[in-house]
Amino acid sequence: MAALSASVLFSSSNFLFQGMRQLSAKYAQVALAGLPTVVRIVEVGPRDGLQNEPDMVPTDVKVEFINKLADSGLKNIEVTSFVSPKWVPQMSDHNEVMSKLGKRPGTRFSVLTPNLKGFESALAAGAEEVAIFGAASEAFSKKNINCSIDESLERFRSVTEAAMARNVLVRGYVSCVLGCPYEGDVKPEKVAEVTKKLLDMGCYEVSLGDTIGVGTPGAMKQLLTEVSRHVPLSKIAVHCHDTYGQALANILAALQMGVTVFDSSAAGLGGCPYAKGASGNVSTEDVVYLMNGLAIQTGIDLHKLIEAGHYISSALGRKSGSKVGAASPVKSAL
Ligand SMILES: CC(C)(COP(=O)([O-])OP(=O)([O-])OC[C@H]1O[C@@H](n2cnc3c(N)ncnc32)[C@H](O)[C@@H]1OP(=O)([O-])[O-])[C@@H](O)C(=O)NCCC(=O)NCCSC(=O)C[C@@](C)(O)CC(=O)[O-]
Repeated sequence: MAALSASVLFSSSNFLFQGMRQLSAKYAQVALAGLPTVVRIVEVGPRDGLQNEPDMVPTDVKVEFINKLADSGLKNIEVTSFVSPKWVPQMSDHNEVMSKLGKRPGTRFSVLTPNLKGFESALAAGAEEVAIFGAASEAFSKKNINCSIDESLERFRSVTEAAMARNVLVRGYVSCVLGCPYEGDVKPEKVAEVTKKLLDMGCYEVSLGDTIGVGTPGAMKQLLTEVSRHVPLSKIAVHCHDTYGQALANILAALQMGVTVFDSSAAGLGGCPYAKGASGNVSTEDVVYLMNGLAIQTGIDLHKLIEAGHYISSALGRKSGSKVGAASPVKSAL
């Protein structure tokens, strides 16, 4: 772990101010007809981004990272998982992360819960939102959560019932929506079926995960067309990994279809431990830059976000995986 004290150097406010001007005013903002004017970004870096890190990231680093993300204006941040520590050791400090974070008015910290046991622990730790995570591929479901899709939906039903009884919000995920590392192609009809079941059991929104980042805009549009036959796209988020460099193009395609919620990871961190070869999520900095350029509001301060991305990259001892982070006048120490 690189020394944090030497992490991110924003030497003077003057430098920051110049950088801010360059990023906000140098390039034109051009709205495109038919696109929304506001989107919501769900930051998944502290969970999806860090869950695959081989060395244990210190809890205090995670907490500092999350606080920096919240300071940038992100209102929805997925902060940890209440999963088996044998399956995902990196998330085993979930209780400490939750207690050190505490509550932050106006910001929702959500956590992953695969079953009732995870939900009860999350509740005890003070979670106000949980996410259940299923898949559209049987093989991936088995590898990731050790049960079939139908069995997973039964477990999730217990979680949503318990959550609704306690006024806890539940978000749903469907993984492998554009391809599976074990089964290859995944049918849009299967994605739509699992999505509808998650919404019917009480999820307020379902995020469609291109877990291994194989999708292209045509496939994304085909998928959303099918999904929209069964559920309104106002209930859908997209969660693109950037393995093949298609994530931003896929997000633009989803925007054009009417999706307004996007998951991303600061510094492009990430990868699922049970999806071999999958790279990180699309970087939040790149998504915010795209939205800024399209005159779409995110409520996020890009400079503070870049700072958060550099902070965690420095802590991990590597360069930011964000193109915008790397190009920005706000520099990291690396
Ligand atoms: C679901 C299980 C637990 C089933 O795992 P299992 O082994 O089948 O569970 P089990 O019910 O047989 O229990 C086995 C042991 O795990 C314990 N256990 C059982 N449940 C929990 C829990 N909640 N928290 C803590 N411990 C738990 C349980 O108490 C027992 O402990 P033991 O008696 O052996 O000491 C396991 O497969 C698991 O934890 N999987 C999590 C995998 C994971 O986190 N994957 C990454 C997240 S998904 C993702 O990244 C994709 C996404 C969301 O980002 C979207 C996308 O990109 O597509």
